Amino acid sequence: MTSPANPTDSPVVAFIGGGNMARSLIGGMIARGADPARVRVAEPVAALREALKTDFDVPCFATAAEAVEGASVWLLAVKPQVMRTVCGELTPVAQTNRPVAISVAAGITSSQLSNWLGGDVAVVRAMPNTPALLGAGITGLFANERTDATQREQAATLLDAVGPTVWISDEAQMDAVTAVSGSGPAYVFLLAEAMQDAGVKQGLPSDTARQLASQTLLGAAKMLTELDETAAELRRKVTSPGGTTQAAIETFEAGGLRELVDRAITAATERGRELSAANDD
Ligand SMILES: NC(=O)C1=CN([C@@H]2O[C@H](COP(=O)(O)OP(=O)(O)OC[C@H]3O[C@@H](n4cnc5c(N)ncnc54)[C@H](OP(=O)(O)O)[C@@H]3O)[C@@H](O)[C@H]2O)C=CC1
Ligand SMILES: O=C(O)[C@@H]1CCC=N1
Repeated sequence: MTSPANPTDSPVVAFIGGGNMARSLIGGMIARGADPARVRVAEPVAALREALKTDFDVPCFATAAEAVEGASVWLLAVKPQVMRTVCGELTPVAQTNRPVAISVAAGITSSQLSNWLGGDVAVVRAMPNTPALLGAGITGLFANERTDATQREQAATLLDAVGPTVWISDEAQMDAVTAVSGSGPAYVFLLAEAMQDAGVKQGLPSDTARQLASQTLLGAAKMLTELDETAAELRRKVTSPGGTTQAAIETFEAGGLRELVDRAITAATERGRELSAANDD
């Protein structure tokens, strides 16, 4: 059993932004025993505040300044394009209270975040993914030099509540982490959509196609994570010579699936770099 993300002796966490990713993290934390009173959320959209309050009983505020009151851990979960403005609003309190600022924003670098918060701020970049909502996320973490051991531990404990964490020592690699696992669930959902649609085209009822595709992805993911075999070995065990799987795999290979995935992940990695560059002075 994973320990709660914020037992009573742990810091109060302020989420800045209460959208999709924050919701997944908060839901995962609460499901694993975190104290809702120690999770504060700033979210300008009233309907999202209401939903978070109703679903998780966390205190919600319209402004970041209210949410960070008493919080020594900030989790910045706004879009990269508005991060600079949001940090600017928090600069005075960041310089006074010296929190650790954990950012989940794609692309935005730790030095940009530290500078926007007034300089010399402890920053952890975290790249989780939405399966965090079910405790099945994975998070890449990078800490800047200003982050001390306690703050690193606080960041890891918070994200550990929603799935495993992996520390990255070279910040440049965070764009690749984002491209593989941050965005990755969307690739799997796209595959699920395509498998369902193709199944329906072959005559299956829609509900049946959905159940078959979803449970197949779940079962395959469990084999990948729980068995000591590579993806290639597992694939070979499904593929009988001259059988149905071979017919499908040959079609994927002939269609350039590997090259297409490589191009997609390269594009996502490059987009992370662009998001950072677009916010440089
Ligand atoms: N979605 C995902 O799977 C993942 C997302 N991320 C990262 O998480 C971050 C958030 O993404 P996501 O949750 O999808 O985006 P969302 O748009 O769903 O959530 C961001 C929320 O922040 C709100 N917001 C805007 N300005 C402020 C402010 N000044 N103070 C408080 N809240 C504010 C937005 O309101 P409004 O809509 O009114 O602007 C919005 O509701 C991004 O930086 C993204 O890169 C990282 C990993 C995975
Ligand atoms: O699409 C995005 O930019 C964000 C980052 C990773 C997942 N969603």
